[in-house]
Amino acid sequence: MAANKSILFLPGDGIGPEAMTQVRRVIEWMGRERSVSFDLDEDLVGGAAIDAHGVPLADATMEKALNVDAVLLGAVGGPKWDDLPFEKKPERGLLRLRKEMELYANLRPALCFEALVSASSLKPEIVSGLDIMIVRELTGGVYFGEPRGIEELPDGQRRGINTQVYTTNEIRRVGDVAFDLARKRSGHVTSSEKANVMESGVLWRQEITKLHQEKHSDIKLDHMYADNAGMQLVRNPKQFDVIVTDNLFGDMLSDVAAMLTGSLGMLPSASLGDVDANGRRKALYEPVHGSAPDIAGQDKANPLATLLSYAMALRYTFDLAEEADLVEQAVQNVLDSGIRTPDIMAEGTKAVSTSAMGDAVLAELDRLNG
Ligand SMILES: NC(=O)C1=CN([C@@H]2O[C@H](COP(=O)(O)OP(=O)(O)OC[C@H]3O[C@@H](n4cnc5c(N)ncnc54)[C@H](O)[C@@H]3O)[C@@H](O)[C@H]2O)C=CC1
Ligand SMILES: CC(C)CC(=O)C(=O)O
Ligand SMILES: [Mg+2]
Repeated sequence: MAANKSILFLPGDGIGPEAMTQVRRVIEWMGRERSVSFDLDEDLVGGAAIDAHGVPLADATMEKALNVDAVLLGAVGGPKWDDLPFEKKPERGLLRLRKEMELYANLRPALCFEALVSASSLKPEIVSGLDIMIVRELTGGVYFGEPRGIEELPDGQRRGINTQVYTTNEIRRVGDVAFDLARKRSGHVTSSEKANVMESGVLWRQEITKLHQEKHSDIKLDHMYADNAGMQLVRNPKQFDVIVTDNLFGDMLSDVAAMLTGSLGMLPSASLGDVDANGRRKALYEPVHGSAPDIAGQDKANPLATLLSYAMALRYTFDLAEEADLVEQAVQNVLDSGIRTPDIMAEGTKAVSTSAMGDAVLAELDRLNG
C-alpha cells in the first residue's frame, strides 16, 4: 500500500506541464512553510506517453494511479497525435484512468471571482456572486457505450457509431453525490438530460426522481432538458445550485459555464469514486480545459484552473481545508490585485506569463502565511 498523502503527478501534453509546474511550486511551498508534505511521483500520460511507450497510458502508470491517494493531471492531446487510430489517441489514456479508477462523479465548480466579473462574457449582474456546481457522470454514457466504431457499408459509405447507455446504478450513484453536495450548499439540484428524445434520458429522469423521493426529499429537485440548460446557463446562471447530468452534456455544459467565470483557464475539477475497504476514495484532480495547443509552449496559459484543482485535492482527499482555503484565498487576492494572464486580461492592463502568475500566487501565500 502507498505511503500516506501520496500524489501521482501526470502533467501530460501542451499547457498541461506548464500549469503543473506552478502546482509543483505550491506543493513545495506547502512542504516548506506548512509542513504538509506529499510522497510525490511523476509519470507520463497522453501524447507524452505515446511518444515514450507507444501507448497513451502504460500499465505501470495505471497501477500507480490505482495505488495513490490522489492523481493530479494537467491535460492530454494535441495535433501531433490527431491522426492516430482512435484507440491510440492521447485522450484514451485519460478515459482509461477515469474508467479503471471508477471515477464516476466529476465535480466541476463554476465560481466567478469578483475581480473577474468584467472578464466574463456576460453582464456583471448576471455573473456577480455566481457559484454553481456541475456534477458530471464520468464513466458511462456515450463516451464509453458499446457498440462503437466506424464501419464500412456495402454501398461504399462509412458509418460512425457511438452508443449512449446508462444503468440504474450508474444514475443513482452520481445522483447521490449531487444531492449530498446540494445539502451542504443551497439545497437545490437541477437534473439535466434529454428525456424528450432519448430513452437513456427517460431512465435518468425516472431514477433521479425515485432517488429524490427515497432519500433526498429535503432537497429541491427540478428537471431541465440539456439544450435548455445550456441556454439558461448563459441567460440566468444564478438560478442553478447543483446541476447533475450525464457525461456528454456535463462536458459541454461545463465548458459553457467556464465562460461565465471569465475563462476556461479558471475551472478546476475533482473526479471521485467510491470509498474503498481501506477508507480511501479514489480521486483525480484536473482542470476542465484541455492542452490548448494554440498557446502551448508560450508561457501564457492560465495555471489557476490547475492550481485550484490541487486546492480541491487538499479539501476532498486530504481533508486539509485550511490549506485549501489558503490557496483559494491567495488566488483571489492575486486576482484582486489586478494580475492577469492574457485569457482574463482586463482592458488597458498588461498580461503576465504563466510563471509570473505562479510567482504572484507564491508571494501571496507567503504574505497570508505571515
Ligand atoms: N482533460 C483533458 O485533458 C482535455 C483534453 N482536451 C484535448 O485538448 C486538445 C485541445 O482541445 P481544445 O478543443 O482546443 O480545448 P482546450 O480546452 O485545450 O482549449 C480551448 C480554448 O481555450 C483556451 N484555453 C484552454 N485552457 C486555457 C488556459 N489554461 N489558459 C488560457 N487559455 C486556455 C485555448 O487556448 C483554446 O483557445 C484536444 O486534443 C482535446 O482532445 C480537451 C479537453 C479536456
Ligand atoms: C477526455 C477529454 C478530452 C474529454 C473532455 O473534454 C473532458 O473531459 O472535459
Ligand atoms: Mg471537455
